[in-house]
Amino acid sequence: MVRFDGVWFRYGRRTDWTLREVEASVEPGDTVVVLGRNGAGKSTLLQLAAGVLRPSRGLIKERPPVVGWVPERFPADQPFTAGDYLHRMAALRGVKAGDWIERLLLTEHTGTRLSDLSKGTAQKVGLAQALIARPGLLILDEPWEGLDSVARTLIPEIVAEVTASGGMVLVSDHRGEIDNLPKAIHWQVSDALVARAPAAPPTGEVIIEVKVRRAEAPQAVARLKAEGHQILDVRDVAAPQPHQASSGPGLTITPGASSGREGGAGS
Ligand SMILES: Nc1ncnc2c1ncn2[C@@H]1O[C@H](COP(=O)(O)OP(=O)(O)OP(=O)(O)O)[C@@H](O)[C@H]1O
Repeated sequence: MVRFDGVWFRYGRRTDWTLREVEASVEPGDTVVVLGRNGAGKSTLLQLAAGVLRPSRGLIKERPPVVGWVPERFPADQPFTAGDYLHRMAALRGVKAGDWIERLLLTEHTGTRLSDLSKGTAQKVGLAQALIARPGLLILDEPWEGLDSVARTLIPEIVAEVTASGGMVLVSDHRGEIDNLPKAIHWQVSDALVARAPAAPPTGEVIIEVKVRRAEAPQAVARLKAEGHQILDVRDVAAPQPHQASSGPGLTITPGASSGREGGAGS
């Protein structure tokens, strides 16, 4: 388990508290989804759990020995290739990186310098380094940002594997994708306080990603809206991703319906 025992945190001695009186715990096998508007303090809470930040007051207790932390942005300004970096990280932990390099489809990028990787590939390197030694606590800060659709489907799988073996997962999520996981607990960060939020009721809704030609995107969006669907995202697809069926450059539209998250996570 990981326990926040009367945790307070602020970034400077004279600044307002970012988090106050946090009393919360994560049990083995739990997935905790951290919700809150932009700037509410989600990343701060995750970094405290990871041990990257130390509480100004209070303690984080019973943190397991192996913690995997995937920051919102992988720090790619390091003088290694992706392969070098992952093999070194694995060696430090006395394990091999090969399985995760393959599973996250990083094999073709191992010779690329970290600073030359695309944002999504750098995120996958960040994910791989957090997983090479099986973490007792896995911390994912907005893990879907920048990931291609193949890698995005892996996240719920990975979360389920960690929790199935008694590990714990803390994840901040504003796209509602973690709803695919059963039994996720929700924490709401608001006004510097952390409260357990009621589980969102099942909505009976799904998210479908549709790829269209760029020029046809406005019409497609309008048609979907007219049919009563909600547009969650429109993304430029500059080049087809490997392992993805593709008919060339276009836009990916994610039409869905409200997932009942109004007032929920920001960012
Ligand atoms: N290193 C820092 N120094 C000073 N203030 C910071 C620092 N990092 C974050 N903050 C501030 O602390 C508050 C909480 O930030 P945090 O990144 O935890 O929020 P968040 O909920 O994760 O936001 P987002 O959804 O935008 O990522 C914000 O007001 C932010 O500006």
